[in-house]
This record gives sequence, C-alpha cells and structure tokens, in this order.
Amino acid sequence: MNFFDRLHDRIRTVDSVVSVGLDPDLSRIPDHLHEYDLPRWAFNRRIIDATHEHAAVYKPNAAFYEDPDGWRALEETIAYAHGKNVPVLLDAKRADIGNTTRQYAEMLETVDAITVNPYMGRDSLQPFLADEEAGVFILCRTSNPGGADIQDLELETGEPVYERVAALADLWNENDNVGLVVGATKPEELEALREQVPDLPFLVPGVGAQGGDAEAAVEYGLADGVGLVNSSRGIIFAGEGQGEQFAQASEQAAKRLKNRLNQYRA
Ligand SMILES: O=C(O)c1cc(=O)[nH]c(=O)n1[C@@H]1O[C@H](COP(=O)(O)O)[C@@H](O)[C@H]1O
Repeated sequence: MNFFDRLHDRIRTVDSVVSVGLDPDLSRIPDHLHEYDLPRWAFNRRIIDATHEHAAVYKPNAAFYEDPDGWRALEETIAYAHGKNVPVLLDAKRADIGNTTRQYAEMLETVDAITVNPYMGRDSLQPFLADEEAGVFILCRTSNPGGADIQDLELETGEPVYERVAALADLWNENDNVGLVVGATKPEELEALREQVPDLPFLVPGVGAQGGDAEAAVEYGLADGVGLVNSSRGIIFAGEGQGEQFAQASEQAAKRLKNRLNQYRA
C-alpha cells in the first residue's frame, strides 16, 4: 500500500497530523536513563509509550543515531514504533550518485518514508522514487535562516530555486509517493507552494522550538487532509528537568499540539 494511503489511514485513526520528532540528544536525556545500555532507546521507548496515541508518524533524525550504539537504538526504536502501528519517517536528508544512493535506498526496507536532498538531481533520488511503497519527502524550503542562501535564489525565469524544486518534485511524482519539506517558519512560501503543487503533501517542521506558524502549517501543509506537522524538542523535552516524570509532560505536549492543529483542520 502506498505510503500516503497508509498515512491517510493513520491520520484518521489517531485524528492527528502530528509528527513526533525523535531527536534524543544525549546531553538532554534524563540522568536516570544513562544507566541503560542504550540510553537513547530507553528514552525513545518511554516517549513512544507516552505519545503514540497522538502520533501520525515518528520522525527520528538520523543525526542523533550515527554511531554504533545509536544505530542499535534506532533499530529498536523503529521496531517499537511499528509495534504500536505508527509509521516511521526517517529524517536522513540523503542523496548521492546513483551507485551510492542505491545503498541509501536500502534504508526504505526498514522505514516507511525518508527525507531526501534534491541538490544532486533526479538520478540521485531515483532509487527512492522508484520505491512505490515508500514516502519520499524532498527538501524544498527549509525552516532554518540559511535556507535562503540557495533556496531563495532567483533563476533566469524569475522563479526562486525552491519553486523549481517543487515543480521538479511534482514531475518526479510518478508513483504518488512524493512530498515536500517546507518549514513552518516560512508561511508565505507555504501558501505559494500549496497553490503551485496542490496535490503534494508537505512535511512541515519548525513549530515548537523554532517558533513556526502552526496555523499556516495546517492550512497549507495538508493536501486533501494528508500531511505532517513536526515538533521534536517541543515534545520530547517538554519534561526536561522533571526526572522520571518526563514522559508524562511529553504526552501532554503531543496532545496539546494535536488539539491545536486540529482546530485548523477542515
Ligand atoms: O527535514 C526536516 O525534518 C527538517 C527540515 C527543516 O527545514 N527544518 C527542520 O527543522 N527539520 C528537522 O525537523 C526537526 C525539528 O526539530 P525541533 O526544532 O526540535 O522541533 C529536526 O529534526 C530538524 O532536523
């Protein structure tokens, strides 16, 4: 089954478009969890137990797992999320020459969707795009301040680079498996992109810790009700400093965000 059909069902089941970002920064994980063999896994398990009823997906960012213990923690996390019937969107922002990217695309055997970088062009994404079951979220207009450095550059046609990326992504969507990443810190761009590519679901990060616009994220991020609004630190570290009670605060934060976003859903 196509990822966006599965996501549609998941959104209906939990009545939520919240993507819970699993970015378990070791320096912020509660002290008592450092006694475990894999503190990041111990942390994520508790976060998943507390938040899965509000999560449309979990989005682990690969940067927080790129060491031997991290890979094990990630593997356990993915299996545990799946055990709770929650799809996993791996935020890996990958792409490379074809021969290399074919190896990256193997990741799609264990996760449901991935974020990819369009900078190297179509062939660098082809192995991801060819996977009809997986979701492929292409970075388009990112939430960070430096996103403007390249993505806002004007082409000879007058359109900014990010609009060209959106047009290409639409073209590459032969398997109905493509979405765009557009930051909630960029509401005007969100609105323009929604008009430009009405059928592509967006992953909208940047609400919560980055202060993005939750209303715009919902109003423009969803295509036919399907899309994701991500918060990572705002949910997983909501209970920072509360010791063993931390996961309850995460549950409340996930629920609050779900309810807030649901106010804006049609
Ligand atoms: O691809 C992403 O998810 C992403 C794109 C973007 O433009 N901005 C952005 O913040 N992200 C990711 O979304 C998450 C945001 O985390 P918080 O700021 O803690 O909610 C991090 O994992 C970022 O790497």
